[in-house]
Amino acid sequence: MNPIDEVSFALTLSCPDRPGIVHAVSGALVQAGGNITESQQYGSPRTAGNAGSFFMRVEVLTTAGFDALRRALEPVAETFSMEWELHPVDSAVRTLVMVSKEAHCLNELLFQQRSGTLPIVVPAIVSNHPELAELAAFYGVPFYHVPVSDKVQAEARLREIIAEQNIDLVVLARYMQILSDQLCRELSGRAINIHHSFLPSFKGARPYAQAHARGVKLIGATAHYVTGELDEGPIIEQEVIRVDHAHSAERLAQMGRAVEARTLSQAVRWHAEHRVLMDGHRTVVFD
Ligand SMILES: Nc1nc2c(c(=O)[nH]1)N[C@@H](CN(C=O)c1ccc(C(=O)N[C@@H](CCC(=O)O)C(=O)O)cc1)CN2
Repeated sequence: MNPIDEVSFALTLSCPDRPGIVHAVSGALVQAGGNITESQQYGSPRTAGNAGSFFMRVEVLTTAGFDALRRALEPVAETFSMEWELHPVDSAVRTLVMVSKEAHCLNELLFQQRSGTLPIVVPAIVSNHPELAELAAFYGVPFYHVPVSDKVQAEARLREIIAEQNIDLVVLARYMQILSDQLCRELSGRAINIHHSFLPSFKGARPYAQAHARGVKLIGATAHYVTGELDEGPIIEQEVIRVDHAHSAERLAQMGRAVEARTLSQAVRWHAEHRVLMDGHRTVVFD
């Protein structure tokens, strides 16, 4: 076998839980000439009248190619009523980053992408303010200033950029405008936001001011999928750090920047590696 013809694919699936799923999937992959290099699965708890759901992520190395794997899996997916996806592991996810005035999350994403630790490409950055154009230029990324004086017009321009740049994933990296319900539906499952609090605490605007007023001893960040309900989308990753009474709201915001950047880049990495599966309003993350 010529190693240069070997390609690794990530298979993700979910289906009603029942015996024989792993056996059927692994058998189909082996029949198609695949070599399983990573396999994780999770069965959600059964409840009254609900069999529970089964989730699986498999990485498989093969020279047979995408179509051979797809043909081998289709009958299994039919038998077990699976929702499934098959992606080449090494294809970088085309990611549009949206920002307002805060640079730390954008900087982390661009630095990690440039360093090769984040499997994305960033063909464009969109902002409702001009301030971060210089940072985009430093990384050689086209910067689109799309002011939100008229939200309908702004979102129409955003749709154009998404289509022109063949975008797979939209990341709101401290983008401080609320996306319309319609746009959220169009981007369902492929738009990630970083909220600068440990949700569900302190949704909405100015969470650090809210946290300071509450006298919290922990602050945090939450990366979640974007939905029409503000900051209510399925959570992908969270992190917290300790704070105390002596920290002002401004100091909390300063301390929170590194947490936000780490949380967002981890969530984007897991999404880009096809490690995040949806379980209703919850996520299953195969790290
Ligand atoms: N549809 C969604 N849009 C956005 C979400 C989301 O979850 N669903 N997350 C926000 C980011 N965000 C907190 O993380 C946030 C941004 C802005 C505001 C806000 O109230 N901003 C303005 C109003 C702006 C507008 O009406 O568009 C304000 O300060 O009054 C709250 C939370 C990104 N978008």
